[in-house]
Amino acid sequence: MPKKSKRGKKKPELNFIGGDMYVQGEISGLMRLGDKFFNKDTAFTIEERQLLGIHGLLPPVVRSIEEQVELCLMQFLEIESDLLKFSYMLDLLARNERLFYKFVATHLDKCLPIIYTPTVGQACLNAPTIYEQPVCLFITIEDKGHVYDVLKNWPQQDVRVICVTDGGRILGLGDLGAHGYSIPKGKVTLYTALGKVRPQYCLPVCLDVGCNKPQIRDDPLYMGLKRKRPSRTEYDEFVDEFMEAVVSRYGPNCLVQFEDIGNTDAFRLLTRYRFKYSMFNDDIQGAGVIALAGITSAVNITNIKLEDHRVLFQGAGEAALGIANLLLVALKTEGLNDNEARSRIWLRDSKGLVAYNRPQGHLTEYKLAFARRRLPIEKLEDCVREIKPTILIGVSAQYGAFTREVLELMALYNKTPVIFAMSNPPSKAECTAEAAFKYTRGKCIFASGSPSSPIEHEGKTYYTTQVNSLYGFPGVVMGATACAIAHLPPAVFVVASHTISDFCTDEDYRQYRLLPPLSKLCAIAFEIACNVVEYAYKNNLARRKPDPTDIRAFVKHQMYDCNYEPAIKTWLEEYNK
Ligand SMILES: NC(=O)C1=CN([C@@H]2O[C@H](COP(=O)(O)OP(=O)(O)OC[C@H]3O[C@@H](n4cnc5c(N)ncnc54)[C@H](OP(=O)(O)O)[C@@H]3O)[C@@H](O)[C@H]2O)C=CC1
Ligand SMILES: CC(=O)C(=O)O
Ligand SMILES: [Mg+2]
Repeated sequence: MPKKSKRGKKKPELNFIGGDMYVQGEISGLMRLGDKFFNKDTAFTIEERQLLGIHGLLPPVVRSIEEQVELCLMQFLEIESDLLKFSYMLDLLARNERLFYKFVATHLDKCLPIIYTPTVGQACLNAPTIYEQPVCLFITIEDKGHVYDVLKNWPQQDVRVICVTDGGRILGLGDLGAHGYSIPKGKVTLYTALGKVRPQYCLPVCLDVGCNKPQIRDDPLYMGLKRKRPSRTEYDEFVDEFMEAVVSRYGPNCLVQFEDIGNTDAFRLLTRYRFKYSMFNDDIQGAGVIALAGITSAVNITNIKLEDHRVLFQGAGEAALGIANLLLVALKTEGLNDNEARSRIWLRDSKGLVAYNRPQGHLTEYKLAFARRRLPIEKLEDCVREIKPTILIGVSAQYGAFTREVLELMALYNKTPVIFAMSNPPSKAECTAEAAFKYTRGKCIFASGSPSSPIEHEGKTYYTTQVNSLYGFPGVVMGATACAIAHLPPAVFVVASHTISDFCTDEDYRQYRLLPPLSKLCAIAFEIACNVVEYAYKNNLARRKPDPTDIRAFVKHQMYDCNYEPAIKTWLEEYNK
């Protein structure tokens, strides 16, 4: 009986003829071409094609992976619609995994806006028309009691990181239920493309607990469970079962990234799990990492010390509180006490300024920690007039909330106002780059959650920055999985944020760019990973033993290489695992 590998396939028989090795058995040439892990398309050499029995199944040309990447680019650029480009990328990933990652790594600037924000948001809104192949594991609330069995159906056994959503708050688009599955898929793709986590270690999960938006749920094309979200108790029991099943199936070292979960569930789950499991919430903690890096650059550009800035948040949800809490850590590191640090931060939610004695709008414990003792202020314009913020951060998913008046006031009070419109996708951004530069008369430093091009205003070019958690989480995931971190304390996110800041150059600052260019994302992820590993070993949080003597080599050794290997070698190594 041929031995079964971990991938559940039968080990091929090997024969040696005249010193040459070839593979025979039940694995056909077509199967070799049809497996995304092994497939090289036209990069199979003639010798490999003969040895593997696929000679004749490909055109005679033999291409290098670099040539294949350039062909991919030609095909990609031919496609006009972003959504079709998204489908093209999914198809490429399903056909030839290494070529996909090589293409993304080579053309990050073109691929990121497609596989990640903003197109991934469009993909969620059009989920039924683009879903073709399994890209994510769906576990529904009806699987309660059997979650482990569903997890077992995922073909990879050595999963080291899971990105999970329940579709509750997909970007700023709200509750999309099961149609949010492309978000964890997009995030795990970046674990590999940027963080170089091996793709077989990554699992995207959509927990389908229903959807509270009737217009989504009642659409005949809706792909999820046609029911409302469950009670809090039922929800918690289900997610608890999921976390326990993850540990049973993949061990306690498996990292779980929570993504785009609705506000109250997100905070509750983070509080419940943060010291029990290896987990984090990207919308809370990841938003903090990148915004703090952006603020650090703003401090350097404006020459105003951090403690002298006044930061007003439009939005008091996951991202706002994640950023505010990390900012507190930074302010305290500068020597401020807790009260002094909090006094630099103001939050405004859907009911107005977060203040103790306002007549409406329940304050959660998380908001209360930043509530002001003062008369309520409702409108954003009035908050700006009263507070005169130096930095205005939009994380409310309210398109156009930074009105002309708000932006003009920011320019009135500041020599260099700092404007972050972090909400995604662009249809939910607080303002556009055009509006920011126009109404501040070119004075501002501008950043947005989704990419935006440089702006020409009155004959001058103004640069923008994409302030998005994608700068942080791939490196955090690589580092955390490399050393098998037990849990992720706030210091890990401070480490990640500082690492990003260290990549900024004087030239970036001269151009009012708050973050390094996207072309440095892989290098940044590597440094974050090394620094997270170092932190984890120093603080007894790393479970992988023994401690590495050379951390950079330790991380490098675990990184995914998207270049092809000789087919026979890859084949045998995989089957012998
Ligand atoms: N660029 C990046 O890296 C990231 C961007 N984001 C983006 O940030 C946005 C918010 O995400 P998240 O914080 O997780 O969402 P939440 O739902 O947790 O928070 C949204 C917040 O916006 C507030 N809000 C809603 N309407 C208004 C209004 N008219 N005026 C003022 N505040 C309002 C809500 O108020 P109330 O509390 O009263 O309901 C709530 O506090 C999304 O678009 C998301 O895509 C998120 C994470 C990272
Ligand atoms: C960036 C991100 O995670 C979000 O917008 O939700
Ligand atoms: Mg998110």
